[in-house]
Amino acid sequence: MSKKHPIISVTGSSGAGTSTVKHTFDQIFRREGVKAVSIEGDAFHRFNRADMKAELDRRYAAGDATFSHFSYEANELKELERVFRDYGETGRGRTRTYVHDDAEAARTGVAPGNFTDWRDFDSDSHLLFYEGLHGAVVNSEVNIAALADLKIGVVPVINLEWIQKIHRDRATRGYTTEAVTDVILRRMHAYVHCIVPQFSQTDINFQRVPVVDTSNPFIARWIPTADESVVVIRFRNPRGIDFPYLTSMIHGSWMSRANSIVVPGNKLDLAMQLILTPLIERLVRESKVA
Ligand SMILES: Nc1ncnc2c1ncn2[C@@H]1O[C@H](COP(=O)(O)OP(=O)(O)OP(=O)(O)O)[C@@H](O)[C@H]1O
Ligand SMILES: O=C(CO)[C@H](O)[C@H](O)COP(=O)(O)O
Repeated sequence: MSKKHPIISVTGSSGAGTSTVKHTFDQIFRREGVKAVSIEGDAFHRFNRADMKAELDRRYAAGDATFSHFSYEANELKELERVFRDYGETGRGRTRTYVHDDAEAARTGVAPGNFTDWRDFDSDSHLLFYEGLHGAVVNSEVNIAALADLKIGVVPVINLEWIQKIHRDRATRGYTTEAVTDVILRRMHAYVHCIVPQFSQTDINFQRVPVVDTSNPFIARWIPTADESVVVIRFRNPRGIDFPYLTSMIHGSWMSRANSIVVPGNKLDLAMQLILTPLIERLVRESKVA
């Protein structure tokens, strides 16, 4: 935690929607005049695509079928922790980009499946914004959760998460449904052991729930739309959250528990703006005082 150089961490599995949520944060940053440095979790993968495949094959041959991008050991989590700590102390740090597809390759000049070089952050930011798989990890080696000032979980119910991943990986990353299904299966062990525990560390979880039948996610023709879903928003510590204000401003919302509200899917952006803007504003105000 750093009052002077705050860190916002948005954590979700692959396909959960963390990149989509980043757009909402970017709108708030722009409107509030907040200068944020953004980093992606994929920058902290340990291997490029070819080396990851070799490592997977090697481990599989040795009888380990649990290794995947979700595993702690497939990522440079100590480096991520160091970047969080350095930023909190000095406002400085570095990142790189894992290039997924041709569009990113054209932008970065690096072939898909590889990393760009590391680059330093701009030195005059108000806060650091992380979006990726491991933004709230606590294990025997690292405590990334302790270094982030505001931790957000993006967690669609699992059928919907799979549909989102399958459609995104097919549409923009060139994979087949069968290839994505294999990846989902291979990652299940680490999903349970490395990804899910983080959602008990997060301050607020946004869980999109479809209200259409997704019982066979592998044949869904499209991703359920905002109108075909609701979002459960759960606050780890509801003290200080003005629920009557939120439920009166967000048409069609209601409280489902003392620390949770449910909003129509098409009100997610509005709900995020109403909930997050004061929290971001407070982080920046306190950092200026510090
Ligand atoms: N609220 C939403 N409503 C409708 N579609 C959504 C929503 N959130 C995400 N999606 C869709 O789900 C897919 C995955 O979302 P996104 O790319 O944001 O995931 P991600 O968590 O960033 O994945 P990765 O970490 O693998 O890059 C995209 O096609 C996106 O348009
Ligand atoms: O989204 C992911 C993790 O968040 C990707 O699956 C991971 O980055 C590997 O990417 P690729 O399959 O393009 O090599």
